[in-house]
Amino acid sequence: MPSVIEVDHLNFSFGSGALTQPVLKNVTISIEEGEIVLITGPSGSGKTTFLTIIGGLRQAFHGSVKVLGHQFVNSNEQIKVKTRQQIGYIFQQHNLLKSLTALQNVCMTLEINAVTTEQQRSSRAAEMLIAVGLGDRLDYKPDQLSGGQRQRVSIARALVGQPKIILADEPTASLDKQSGHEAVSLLKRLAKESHTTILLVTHDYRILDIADRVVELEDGMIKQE
Ligand SMILES: Nc1ncnc2c1ncn2[C@@H]1O[C@H](COP(=O)(O)OP(=O)(O)OP(=O)(O)O)[C@@H](O)[C@H]1O
Repeated sequence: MPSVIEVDHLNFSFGSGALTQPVLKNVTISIEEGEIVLITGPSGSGKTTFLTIIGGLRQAFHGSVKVLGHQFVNSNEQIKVKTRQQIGYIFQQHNLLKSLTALQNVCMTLEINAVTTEQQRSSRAAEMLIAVGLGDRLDYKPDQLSGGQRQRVSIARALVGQPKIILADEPTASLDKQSGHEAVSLLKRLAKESHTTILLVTHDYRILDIADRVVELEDGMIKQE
């Protein structure tokens, strides 16, 4: 299997001069296509920072970070923008727009282009919501959905553009044990069907069983087994 994420001796610090705070230290990891990798570790160990660098949302200067074959370290913004279009994001807070229905929230992430009509985008979004079990909630707004249902809308939104990678930051943090497990199991099933790679940051030890691999960060370093 080819690697979709290849990180080599990544070092990252916040601040500069006397206030420099090293956050990631010599992180080296390779993640294959279709793999589901969970990142755990104590608060402040650098998990979210790592995820944002992989997502091209934060510039890193030392080491090598290749995502879908593109080098991110010292790269220009254009390369990252192109790569970001092939990444789906799921956050702790679902980040759905309150004034839009579930269908509109999923639909709006599909690129408006000359190839698809609005009708096609809408039916693709509806198919995705049916796949996450919300076929009967298409016209509900976020406030009319439960926490677990909202997180399922955000899973549908992340997957609808058929991304190669999903990055998820604490996706079960606001959910109870059962809804949390259901949401990530669903994410896993859909990702496996489409060979999508998942990198998921979590504190939630109850979902570790969905992983192909669990990586522990401690003080900015990958803890060796
Ligand atoms: N924008 C920022 N500016 C300066 N320091 C930051 C910034 N973001 C995070 N940090 C610091 O970097 C370190 C790592 O933060 P990060 O959010 O990556 O940790 P984390 O492992 O995701 O923690 P948590 O599990 O609590 O979310 C922390 O010490 C934090 O204070």
